[in-house]
Amino acid sequence: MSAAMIWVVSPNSEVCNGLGFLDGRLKNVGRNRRVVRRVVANPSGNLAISSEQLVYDVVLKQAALVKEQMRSREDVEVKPDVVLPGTLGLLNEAYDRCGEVCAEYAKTFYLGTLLMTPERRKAIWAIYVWCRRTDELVDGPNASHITPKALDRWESRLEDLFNGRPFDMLDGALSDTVSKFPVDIQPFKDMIDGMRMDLKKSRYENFDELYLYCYYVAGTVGLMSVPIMGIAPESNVPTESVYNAALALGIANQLTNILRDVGEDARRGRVYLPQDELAQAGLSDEDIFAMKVTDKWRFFMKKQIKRARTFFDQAEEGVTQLSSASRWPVWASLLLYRQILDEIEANDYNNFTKRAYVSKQKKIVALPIAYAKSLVPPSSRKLASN
Ligand SMILES: CC(C)=CCC/C(C)=C/CC/C(C)=C/CC/C(C)=C/[C@@H]1[C@@H](COP(=O)(O)OP(=O)(O)O)[C@]1(C)CC/C=C(\C)CC/C=C(\C)CCC=C(C)C
Ligand SMILES: [Mn+2]
Repeated sequence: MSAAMIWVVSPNSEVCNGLGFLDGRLKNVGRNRRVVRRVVANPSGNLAISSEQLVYDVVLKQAALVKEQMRSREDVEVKPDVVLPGTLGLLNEAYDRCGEVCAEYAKTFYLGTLLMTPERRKAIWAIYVWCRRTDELVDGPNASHITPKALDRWESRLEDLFNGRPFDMLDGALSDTVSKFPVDIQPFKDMIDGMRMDLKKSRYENFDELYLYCYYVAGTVGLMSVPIMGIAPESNVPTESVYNAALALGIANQLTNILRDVGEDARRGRVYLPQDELAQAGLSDEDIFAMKVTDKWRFFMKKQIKRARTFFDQAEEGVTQLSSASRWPVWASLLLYRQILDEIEANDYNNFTKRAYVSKQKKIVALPIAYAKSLVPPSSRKLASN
């Protein structure tokens, strides 16, 4: 089913010239924001709101939920521990285990977390582990046994831990985190929806469909992270624009992941690239399974990389608005992840049989650059929102 995008423009809105390649970019600013509602028309003539608009509605809700708690002071309000005798050791053990898992599976993120304050670091580890376990359900060794029912059970476990009834030790760490930071359950539920989608779907007709998938599995991580990272008290941009930037960082990371893993995914019969854009470039699934780097492929990849970079650019604007202690790790992870795109270029776009990775040396070089960037305080410049 090929979907055509059209614009529905509210009376005081700006008209954008067609969709263009960079349609994923969110537009315009703060208080004088002019609303452009995007609508997708399917071949049967039914109109639906675009993924970008649906996701922006979530962003607005998340921003509204935490606005008050986070604006009042630089450090997010960390509630004191209320611990039953004997459980503190267990909780510390749970957080330590989360740190170990993060170090084992995601060296780059782990490096970023080491630059955080201890409270935030532990919270991010707990979130990381929950995300990793969620992804493992559909990508791990038992993935072939995972049914929608199993995901329903995982979701009720999530609800339990948000209600202070964790199922196991690792859930216990997250349960503690969500009791201390103003984290909402919605992005977590949405990530589970992303896994439901992954179970059902192995092709994406257009960027609108892919965008929704990227929100579910990665944009959600940005939304989960902002309440932990905190917004700088001197920031005077709308909270939703910071959330929007966090969402953009998640989308950028996931698009980068997809571009890095084309070969690996193809070997599992999966193509996370917009089918309509492949066709426009004169390519098909068969070309991907053939795993040959041709000029058509290079041309296609250049455009995909350009789009991913646009999301990184959008995220950059938001990092500066985060609380000072959180800017360094987020800059570090942004710079390091974005370099994977440079490595794909350096590999002459062979993402079929060569894995793009950032060397240890380049990682080390990125750290002081990230630090220098983190010293820049929030400016009063308005950020892009929808
Ligand atoms: C204002 C502003 C810019 C704020 C910053 C907000 C912020 C910290 C955003 C972080 C965004 C982020 C790290 C997104 C993760 C995207 C990602 C890698 C998703 C992966 C999905 C599935 O992909 P796939 O199956 O194709 O990949 P694999 O081959 O399996 O790797 C995920 C695997 C989903 C699960 C996500 C995670 C496990 C990562 C969670 C990461 C954190 C909680 C750490 C965030 C911390 C820092 C320091 C950036
Ligand atoms: Mn995965």
